[in-house]
Amino acid sequence: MHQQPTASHFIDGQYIDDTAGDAFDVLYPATGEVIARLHAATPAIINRALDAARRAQTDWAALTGTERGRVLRRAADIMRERNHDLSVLETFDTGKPYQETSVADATSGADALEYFGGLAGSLTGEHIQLGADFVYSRREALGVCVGIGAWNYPTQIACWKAAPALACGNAMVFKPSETTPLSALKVAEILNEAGAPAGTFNVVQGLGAVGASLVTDPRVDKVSLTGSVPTGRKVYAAAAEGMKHVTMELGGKSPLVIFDDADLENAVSGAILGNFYSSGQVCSNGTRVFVQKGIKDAFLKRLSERLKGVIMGDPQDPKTNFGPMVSKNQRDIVEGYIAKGISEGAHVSFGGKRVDKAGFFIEPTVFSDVTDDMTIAREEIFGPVMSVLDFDTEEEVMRRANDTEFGLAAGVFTADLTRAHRMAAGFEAGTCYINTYNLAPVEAPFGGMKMSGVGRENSKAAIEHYSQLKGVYVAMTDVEAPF
Ligand SMILES: NC(=O)c1ccc[n+]([C@@H]2O[C@H](COP(=O)([O-])OP(=O)(O)OC[C@H]3O[C@@H](n4cnc5c(N)ncnc54)[C@H](O)[C@@H]3O)[C@@H](O)[C@H]2O)c1
Ligand SMILES: O=CCc1c[nH]cn1
Repeated sequence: MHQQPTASHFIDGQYIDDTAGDAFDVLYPATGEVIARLHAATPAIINRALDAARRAQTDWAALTGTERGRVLRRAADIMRERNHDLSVLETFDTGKPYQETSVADATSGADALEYFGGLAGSLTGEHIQLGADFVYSRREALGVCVGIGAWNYPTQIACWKAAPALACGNAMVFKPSETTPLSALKVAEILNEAGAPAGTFNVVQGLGAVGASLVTDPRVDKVSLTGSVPTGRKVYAAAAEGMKHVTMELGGKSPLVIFDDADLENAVSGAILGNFYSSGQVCSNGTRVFVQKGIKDAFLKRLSERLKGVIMGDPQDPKTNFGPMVSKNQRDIVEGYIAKGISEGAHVSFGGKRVDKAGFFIEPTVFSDVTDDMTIAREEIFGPVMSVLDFDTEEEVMRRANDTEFGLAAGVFTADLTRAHRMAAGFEAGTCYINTYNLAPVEAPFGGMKMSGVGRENSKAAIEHYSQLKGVYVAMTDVEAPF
């Protein structure tokens, strides 16, 4: 049960602690037991991490892309070899069932390291001929990047940021969520073992204040945050003060639209994946499930039948498929939303209660008869609470789906592919799905529109966000000047 790491931080190729930093406990969400005690970074630790990153970055960027890529691909291999141990740790850190962590966390991190490791050697500028003269562009690193993580996918978030950053020749200082601080240290260990020079990837622990002091530091060139919209607003504003590059991967309240002609079983599966995977703690979840009136009763009936297949228990047991909320605080937030849904007149058609056992468990919950103005249909809950709303026409549902400040994801289930593409084009969301939901392969761009974010993670698009172009004009003739 004890998961105490060697020390709180990983800086310049080694574990480091400074017990002068405020102590904070890490709890196993399935039991509430303390599994580790860490210390938040003091200003001296933050300073050391940023200095190490600054120093390491120049030499790292001077390697060829192929050399950098080799390190990342080696790290991907190590990560895959250690998948079992990393998954056990991720389950202790987050409470997500091992059944999930063993296929979706370190494996997703390894995919990112492998993919961006493969791209690193292919990063190029352009040649633009201008008569005899020409311009060439150089794709250069940004410098020192800061990554700040949320608690739902700690390994994945660290790797989705580290892999493109390092591929482009940057160094990174990463601050995990204080709720799930353990896995990022393993990512640092693995990168170090794979040959990343000391200082290229550093981890410092702490709460929001540590993140805030990283964001404003003049040694930092880019900030990539995964977190909530309120935090994103603050971090984006602070980064803008220093004219730093940003990636903002923020929250959502995404629509999932199910037409009468959809394959019912697939639509129910999509709604389950889009609401109850990771006990609902996924940013892109399709929590506003719009069901066309003709299929609504059949959908709700089948959904309730399928939810009886939930196995809630010890998340380390491979049979368990539904874990607790990450923390008591998150469970209390979700319970508050369930109470609000009931008081505003929505009908609980499944679940709705806290589970009477140790840990922070809450039942998968389905509300039907939800209307657009209800709090549960407007605010991100980040828990296992699905709102089912009904609709008549495509035009109506398109308007209602987009009637939100968020724009992270959206999905549609229909047999009419023309309509499916029309819907995908009309959704105001950065990540859209047709006849599936919530897949996030590294090859595809991932990120949000509107308040859900700025920039994209994964895919070749991420390279744009971790590098900058320099144009070099080359004259081949004498210089003409007016005087
Ligand atoms: N779009 C995505 O890819 C994505 C992925 C996962 C989670 N999320 C979102 O993350 C949220 C849940 O995670 P959370 O509760 O950890 O989010 P949060 O916003 O509370 O915290 C995120 C991180 O920011 C840090 N932080 C807080 N205040 C800060 C400040 N002023 N300056 C710098 N750093 C600060 C926190 O310590 C934490 O590491 C949800 O809204 C979810 O949708 C988005
Ligand atoms: O939590 C957000 C990122 C994500 C989506 N699907 C898997 N991971």
